[in-house]
Amino acid sequence: MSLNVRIDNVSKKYGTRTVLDSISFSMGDGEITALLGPNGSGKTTMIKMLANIHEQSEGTISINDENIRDIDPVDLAKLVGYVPQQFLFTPYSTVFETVLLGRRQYIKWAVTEEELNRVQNSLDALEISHMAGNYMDKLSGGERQKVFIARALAQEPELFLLDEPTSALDIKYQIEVMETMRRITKEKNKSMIVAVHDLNLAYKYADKVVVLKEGKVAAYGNPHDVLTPECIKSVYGVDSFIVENEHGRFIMPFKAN
Ligand SMILES: Nc1ncnc2c1ncn2[C@@H]1O[C@H](COP(=O)(O)OP(=O)(O)OP(=O)(O)O)[C@@H](O)[C@H]1O
Repeated sequence: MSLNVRIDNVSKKYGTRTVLDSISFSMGDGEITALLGPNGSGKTTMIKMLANIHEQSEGTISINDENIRDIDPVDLAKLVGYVPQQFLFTPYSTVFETVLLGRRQYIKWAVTEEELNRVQNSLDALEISHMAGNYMDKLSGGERQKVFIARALAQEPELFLLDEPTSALDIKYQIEVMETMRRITKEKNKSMIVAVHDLNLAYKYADKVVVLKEGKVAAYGNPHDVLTPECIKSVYGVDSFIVENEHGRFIMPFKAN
């Protein structure tokens, strides 16, 4: 399925305070867009509007030319797989049940063999099948994060919305999760919008970056063109330099005296 996501002049106010101001960007099939920006710059707010959890105050968000506000919730659940920054879960449900429920809160008929396979494949992709029967409240923060990524995978959506999906993961799993998500996005022609703090993850895995500063788009485009020391200085107020070697291109931030 072909997917086109458009964010046109979207603003969001909480009360009288504007936290996002005239945001516009778009993305197509197989694209990974990283949302970057300092704490409080509006990344989670943007993702929640894309997941149709918060309503924008102005502007439109459309998927395949249809306003997401007009898309039936059952259809939207098939289109969008959302991994929140903070997870809500039922403590006495198992990992397997939690991953299965991602889709089944919208679909109320008997579990099919295909659904069970989809759950198992997602658990395998995140290397957590050995914990399928474990209770959610007995997992570590990083293990829970992997369960919720597996849940989004099991939904087989067209668009993944991931809000800081690697924040609780050790460096090995940060790389593995991003590799897995990138592989699935590219192989299956899905799209992904991911909020991250790690500029190097954005550098390595995103096709485009949207850099937010105080609710506005400070920079937008290819990460290699956009994430320059000048941009990082103006958005985060820290100095940085770029290292390039056979493993790739890396941003090294530091605080100048
Ligand atoms: N429900 C809410 N009511 C009022 N203000 C809110 C609400 N949610 C977020 N905000 C404010 O909106 C601004 C943007 O918050 P948001 O969570 O989108 O930022 P963020 O870029 O995701 O931050 P972080 O990197 O710290 O997760 C912040 O100043 C925050 O205090």
